[in-house]
Amino acid sequence: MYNTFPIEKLNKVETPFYYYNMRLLDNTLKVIKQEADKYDYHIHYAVKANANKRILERVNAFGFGADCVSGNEVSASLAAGFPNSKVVFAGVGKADKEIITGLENDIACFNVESIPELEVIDEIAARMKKTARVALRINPNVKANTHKYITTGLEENKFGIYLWDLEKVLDKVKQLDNIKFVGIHFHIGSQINDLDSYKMLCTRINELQELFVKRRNIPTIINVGGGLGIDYENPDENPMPDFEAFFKIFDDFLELKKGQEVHFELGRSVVGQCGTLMSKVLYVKEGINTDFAIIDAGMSDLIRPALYQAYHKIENLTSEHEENKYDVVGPICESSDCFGKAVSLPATVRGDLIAIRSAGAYGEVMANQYNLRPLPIAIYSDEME
Ligand SMILES: Cc1ncc(COP(=O)(O)O)c(C=O)c1O
Ligand SMILES: N[C@@H](CCCC[NH3+])C(=O)O
Repeated sequence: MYNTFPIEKLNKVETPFYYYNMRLLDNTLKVIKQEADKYDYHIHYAVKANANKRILERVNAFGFGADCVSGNEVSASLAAGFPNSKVVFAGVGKADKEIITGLENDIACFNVESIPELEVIDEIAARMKKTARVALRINPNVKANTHKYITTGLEENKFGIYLWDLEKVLDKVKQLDNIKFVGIHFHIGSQINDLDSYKMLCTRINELQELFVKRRNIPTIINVGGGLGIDYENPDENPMPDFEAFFKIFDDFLELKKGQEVHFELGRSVVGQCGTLMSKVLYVKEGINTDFAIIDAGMSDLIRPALYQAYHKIENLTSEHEENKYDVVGPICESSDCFGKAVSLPATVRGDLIAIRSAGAYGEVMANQYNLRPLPIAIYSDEME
């Protein structure tokens, strides 16, 4: 098992903190590389999932690229060693100074979502005497079976260029001297476990390719985004998703034109399972239906349960007593500051070490200082050996 925690050592660290299992991260990266290499697929890591320098450096060591959504993510990726030729900059609202950062560093590609954005990039590139390589993010109107806040590929979402606007956008690209059209980009949502959604995406892309053939303007890059889900219920039994099946879907269903490359932007599936939020029980308080285990981590440290009603497995690492049910809550002045209701835990007392699992993606990176709390720190397994 990957996640046998070094409890004695962890117990000495001031809580709350994120603990990263670097061996699991390495193994996950190894499997992704092995499976993607079968088809010469290009992997970019979605930095937004976890931008810790140690993690970025590890991902870069495997030769993957970086998918960034802000100027600061571009800078952090370059600082962690990613070559500029593997840095991509996406996002629906790029500010001028972020575009300048991308152009100054000659990044591989901007994923562009609208005509006004194309015009601004062209104007800035002209001023800087540069050419911006651009992939068009297309909203494929494919429904991903996931939480409504994390679908992105539907017409009602703010992301991407609508299919009916695509010809107009391609005409615009042709008129702009400082824009070079290199690819098309899609992303249908996050935490997707039903691979059929990806089959539908492949079909939609195959249909779209006809338009590019007709216009004799074939994009080199087909970026199919990320979104592969992880098993939040069973992190030990399923420490990584089935990457083999995932990549095979694209090999089976995506029809490529000569010279086309397939790119992926995986975030959660890379780092989700290697991170755990560690916290200690401050108080156990009797409730009407269930008791409350009040812990020293709050929604400021891990906002997913409060924001998306997301499930994270909760474990008491230091008690072996008989089980009882607890509402596991944080110290923050919000009723939504709750990590789980009626959670079965071994009888819990003040000082017990609580692990909130599968918190490596969209955990630490979404932490904030609400209630003027300090940001959680990060501890890496290889520093504890
Ligand atoms: C455009 C884009 N690419 C990649 C990702 C990474 O997604 P995930 O972490 O689900 O793999 C996201 C987040 O949903 C995204 O919006
Ligand atoms: N933050 C979301 C995922 C967003 C993905 C980015 N588009 C989560 O925690 O599940």
